[in-house]
Amino acid sequence: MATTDAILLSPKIKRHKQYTLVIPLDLQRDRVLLGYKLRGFGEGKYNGYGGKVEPNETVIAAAIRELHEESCLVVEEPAMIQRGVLLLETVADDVSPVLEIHVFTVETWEGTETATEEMTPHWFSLSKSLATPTPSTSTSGSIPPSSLSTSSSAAAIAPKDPSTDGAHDLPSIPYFQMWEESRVWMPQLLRHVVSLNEEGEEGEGKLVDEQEGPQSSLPSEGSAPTAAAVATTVGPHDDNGEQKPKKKGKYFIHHVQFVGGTDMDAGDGGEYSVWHVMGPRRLDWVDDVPVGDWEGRRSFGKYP
Ligand SMILES: Nc1[nH]c(=O)nc2c1ncn2[C@H]1C[C@H](O)[C@@H](COP(=O)(O)OP(=O)(O)OP(=O)(O)O)O1
Repeated sequence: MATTDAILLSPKIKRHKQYTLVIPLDLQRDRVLLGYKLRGFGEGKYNGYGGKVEPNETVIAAAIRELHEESCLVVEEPAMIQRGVLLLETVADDVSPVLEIHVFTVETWEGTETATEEMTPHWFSLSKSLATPTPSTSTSGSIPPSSLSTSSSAAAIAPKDPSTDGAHDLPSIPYFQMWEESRVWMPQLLRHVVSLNEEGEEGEGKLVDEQEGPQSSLPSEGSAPTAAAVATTVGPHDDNGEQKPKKKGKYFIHHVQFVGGTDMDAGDGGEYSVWHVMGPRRLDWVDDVPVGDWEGRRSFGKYP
């Protein structure tokens, strides 16, 4: 089992920024909501919803706020499921900023996903997005946002009939139009969530296929649950038919170095332009959400 000791940030890090990323999952209709970013950091990419954690704001409050600002969805804190953290750094220069992006999923919310100035909402098939993509299995060409589903139907509070909602027509997540490392962690996270739902309350999610060093435990690439299994996943129910709280399972830590050069003409002193060529990376699954400050810890020294 990995421990947080293995996930230590580089001592050269001088700046450190916290961000949030929220992925709404409509399990009953087998679909995932992403936004197409219209401006700023990540413009032209699909991603979950999120942004910077403001001073004196908790990560979870920031996640709820950003989700609402960018999609108009309203989520209460208990519905936020903390799933992992992306630790992103660059070797481009000595003032590498580290982004610490806290990833959440939500399965219930209020309101309707709505286009905002920052993001256009698009639904994708969950079951088609479980396999780790390769350029040949993915849509490597651009999917124009206009050709994707921007269903404005309300989300998954009430049970719905998956046979009537056209969810099976939705495309896979366009991983090659996302941040590069998303294609590594996101399918694994989606498989983990699906397996948790399949196993019910007692399940811990199938984390199989030891890979990437002795401390990693990854959901198997290519062992995606079937579409039928996904489409029927609902949370466990007690004897009265009430839905029980879902088991949250493990928590991932994906640590990635980006190796692109810094373009000082880009915004904010060039820092944004470096996040485009993925270098060494490591993904671990741990039992608990790591607490505390990542600042000043070492990173790739211990990596295989
Ligand atoms: N490599 C990466 N992989 C990933 O999955 N998400 C990333 C990423 N790099 C950035 N993000 C996410 C984190 C966050 O959700 C979003 C960037 O947030 P923004 O810059 O849009 O923040 P804000 O909405 O606070 O900014 P403003 O436009 O100043 O309001 O992109």
